[in-house]
Amino acid sequence: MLQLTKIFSFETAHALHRYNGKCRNIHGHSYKLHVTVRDKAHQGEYLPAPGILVDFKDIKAVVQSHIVEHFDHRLILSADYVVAHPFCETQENLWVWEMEPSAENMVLYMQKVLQDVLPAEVSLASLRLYETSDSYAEWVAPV
Ligand SMILES: Nc1nc2c(c(=O)[nH]1)N=C([C@H](O)[C@H](O)COP(=O)(O)OP(=O)(O)OP(=O)(O)O)CN2
Ligand SMILES: [Zn+2]
Repeated sequence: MLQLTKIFSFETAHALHRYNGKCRNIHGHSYKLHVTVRDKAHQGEYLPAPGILVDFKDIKAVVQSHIVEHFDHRLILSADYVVAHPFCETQENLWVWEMEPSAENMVLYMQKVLQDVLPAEVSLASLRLYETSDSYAEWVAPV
C-alpha cells in the first residue's frame, strides 16, 4: 500500500467542560496534524512520469483551507461550556461546538471534513493530531 503524509501546525485554544483537572480552564496548544492519504488502487508498480501519486502541494492546499485556516488562533468551546461560562461569548475568535473540543473530537471532526474534499486519486488513511509532544489522538481508516 502506498501512502503519503503531510504535517501541519496551528495554534488553538480550548477548554474541556466537566474535565476534572487543569484542562477545564481555557488554555492553548501548538497542535501538529499528520494527514496521511493512500492510493485507492495501487498494486506496487512504479508510478508513470512525473512519478507522484498526488502532489504534496494539493494535499497542503486542501488541508490549509478546510482545516488549518478554521482552527488557527481560534478558541473552541462546547455550547455547554459557554452556557456555564457566559463571559466567553464576548471572544471575537470563539467557535462553539456541539461536542467537547478534545483531541479525539477534533480528529473526528477533521475526518468528516477531509473525507469529502481530498484529491480524487487518494483516500484518507489516517489523521494523527498531537496536542502536546507526547499526546496524540489518531483516526485510522478501516482496511
Ligand atoms: N484523552 C484525552 N485526554 C486529555 C485531553 C484530550 O483531548 N484527550 N486533553 C487534555 C488537555 O486539553 C491537555 O491536552 C493536557 O495538556 P497537558 O496537561 O500539558 O498534558 P499532559 O497531561 O500530558 O501534561 P503533563 O505535564 O504530563 O501532566 C488532557 N487530557
Ligand atoms: Zn488542552
